[in-house]
Amino acid sequence: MSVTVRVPAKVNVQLAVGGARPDGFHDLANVFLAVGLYDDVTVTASDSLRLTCSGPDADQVPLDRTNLAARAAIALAARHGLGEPGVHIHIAKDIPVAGGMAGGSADAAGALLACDTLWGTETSREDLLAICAELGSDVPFSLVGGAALGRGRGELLTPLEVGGTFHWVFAVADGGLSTPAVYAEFDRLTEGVAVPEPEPSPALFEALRTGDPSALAAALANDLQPAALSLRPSLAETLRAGTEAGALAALVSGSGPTTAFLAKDAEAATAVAEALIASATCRTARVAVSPAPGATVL
Ligand SMILES: C[C@](O)(CO)[C@H](O)COP(=O)(O)OP(=O)(O)OC[C@H]1O[C@@H](n2ccc(N)nc2=O)[C@H](O)[C@@H]1O
Ligand SMILES: Nc1ncnc2c1ncn2[C@@H]1O[C@H](COP(=O)(O)OP(=O)(O)OP(=O)(O)O)[C@@H](O)[C@H]1O
Repeated sequence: MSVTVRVPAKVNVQLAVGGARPDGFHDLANVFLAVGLYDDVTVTASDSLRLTCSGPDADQVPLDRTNLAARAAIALAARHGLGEPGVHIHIAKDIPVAGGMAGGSADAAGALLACDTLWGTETSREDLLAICAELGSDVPFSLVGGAALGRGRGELLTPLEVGGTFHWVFAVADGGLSTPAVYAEFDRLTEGVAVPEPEPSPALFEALRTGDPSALAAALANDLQPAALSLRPSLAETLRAGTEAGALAALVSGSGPTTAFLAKDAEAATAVAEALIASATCRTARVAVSPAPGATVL
């Protein structure tokens, strides 16, 4: 028997970053929005723990125990005293790798829900979320999807209401950016500066609630953007190309290097994607809508 779980990518519509904490993490006001680009994670009973991956970026995905999906299966088995998990995990990967869209986190949430279903372990939602938080700051959101405010290091979630469909274009860059390196660059750029407490924006909540793309465009904010641009200055050209093509707003997605463009409707999104591809300032451009559901058993 096999179980397949579909998991979404995310874009951060607000990423307010505080100063570095003693544990090395940063306190955040992190407003996550799930977008309709998905990985499918399929688990099948096997003699031992085994991983495979398919898709255009498959060669960039580690297939050993460092893979977040493998770590999720190991963590769930440990929680139920099951020992080493005998499971084959296959990831059909469509989310850009190391792109700031939480692809690895999505696979972790997907593997967790898929193994829980395959093994009949009936883990409570609360316990699943606790395991997600141990695996990574973005993983709880991959499980819940929709839209949510993440406090703490991003793992403490409050769901948010979304009153419409938003049309996005994602420009996929060549090569990834390391999330710890981007946070370290944020620390370097803010050295000697008093970093304010991260606060969520009421205007942003209102834009999500009403589903108004112009209001959302005006409220988008990412404190990691200067750090991502500092490490990858060429992203400024991608942001400019999408803005000139008529996007309502352009920003770096999370820690980058994927850039996100909000369009007023589906037609405008297609035009922005075509212009980005023609500009040759990115590897490819993808259209997607939000919000999208969290991890779902197919
Ligand atoms: C940039 C975002 O994707 C925005 O949602 C996240 O903040 C990153 O989440 P993630 O990839 O799940 O990150 P984790 O695996 O928890 O942490 C990786 C590294 O990122 C840095 N990190 C992450 C989250 C956070 N609130 N502060 C940090 O400083 C730390 O150096 C940490 O060692
Ligand atoms: N299942 C996985 N899929 C992709 N990368 C993985 C996975 N497990 C571990 N990794 C490792 O994690 C690194 C970051 O990959 P990922 O796609 O999660 O980045 P990201 O989208 O930038 O994450 P985030 O937005 O959460 O910071 C990769 O370079 C890879 O070495």
